[in-house]
Amino acid sequence: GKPCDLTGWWENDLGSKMHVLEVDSEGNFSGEYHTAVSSTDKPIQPSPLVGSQHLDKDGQCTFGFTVNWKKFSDSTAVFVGQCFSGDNGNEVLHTSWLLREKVDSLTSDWKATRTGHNTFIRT
Ligand SMILES: CN1C(=O)N(C)[C@H]2CS[C@@H](CCCCC(=O)O)[C@H]21
Repeated sequence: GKPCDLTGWWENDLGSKMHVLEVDSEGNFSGEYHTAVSSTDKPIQPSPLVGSQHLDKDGQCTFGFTVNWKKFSDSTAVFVGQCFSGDNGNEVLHTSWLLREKVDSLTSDWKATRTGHNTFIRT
């Protein structure tokens, strides 16, 4: 299939949206993550993301990116995943993520990292 280019708008199963700006010749990209849910009670704002993808020709590239929730939370999320192109040409991103919340003391360090997985499709 044609190479998987992450540029564009994606939505995941939580209803969060991700906008990837252009992917450069090294596979590096930046964008914004528009989260649908949050554990903070501050108003949610779009948050910057930076990442890198492989530029395989088969359209099934792996990638990773980091979201800094700097606008409303002290947390950071990292995602890793792979792009799959379905037979009908539709692309789906299968990802795993780690969300690290800032905690007040070392004694709370054990409970500061959440993990999960979800999929994104193009909006
Ligand atoms: C909405 N989300 C989403 O689309 N995820 C894949 C997971 C991993 S990042 C988290 C949102 C964190 C928001 C900032 C915070 O509450 O600390 C959750």
